[in-house]
Amino acid sequence: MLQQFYPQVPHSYSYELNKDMHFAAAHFVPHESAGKCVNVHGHTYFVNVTVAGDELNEAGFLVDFKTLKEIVHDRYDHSLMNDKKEDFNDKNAYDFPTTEVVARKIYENIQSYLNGMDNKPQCLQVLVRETPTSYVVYRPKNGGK
Ligand SMILES: Nc1nc2c(c(=O)[nH]1)N=C([C@H](O)[C@H](O)COP(=O)(O)OP(=O)(O)OP(=O)(O)O)CN2
Ligand SMILES: [Zn+2]
Repeated sequence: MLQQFYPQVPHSYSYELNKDMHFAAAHFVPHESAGKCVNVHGHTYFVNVTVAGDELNEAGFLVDFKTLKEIVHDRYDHSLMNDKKEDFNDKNAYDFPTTEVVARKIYENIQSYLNGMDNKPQCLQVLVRETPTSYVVYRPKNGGK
């Protein structure tokens, strides 16, 4: 779906899965230094999530592709991201809905779900493309460990 090559993340896990998804959302960056992005505007966000592990679950999955989509799409699709107060606020730059922060929040929400799985997969990388010319890759330090 994403019309690009994905950056690879080095690891030694036996299994790696990648899930592409997209969602439509509006946002604004609540700081004067954000220029025109201080105004509400919308994007179709394209997301690629990389999950890896050594063990599969009872279904033979690292994690269900469908669940990964639900964690992201159900949360943000057709939303004003600034209203998603569980993820974003207007006080702290690390919680503004910039591409960087959106990528990190997606990582945090996915890893929180994965932590509840017996086979303990790890989210190693989240790529968020906000425009045809702009994307961010978030990788947790030390592979999230
Ligand atoms: N580091 C970041 N810079 C910018 C962000 C961001 O999240 N992180 N966001 C914006 C705006 O929200 C905007 O949506 C994207 O800006 P930009 O890529 O500049 O979009 P353009 O279509 O104007 O870019 P072109 O180069 O003309 O394609 C701004 N910066
Ligand atoms: Zn924007």
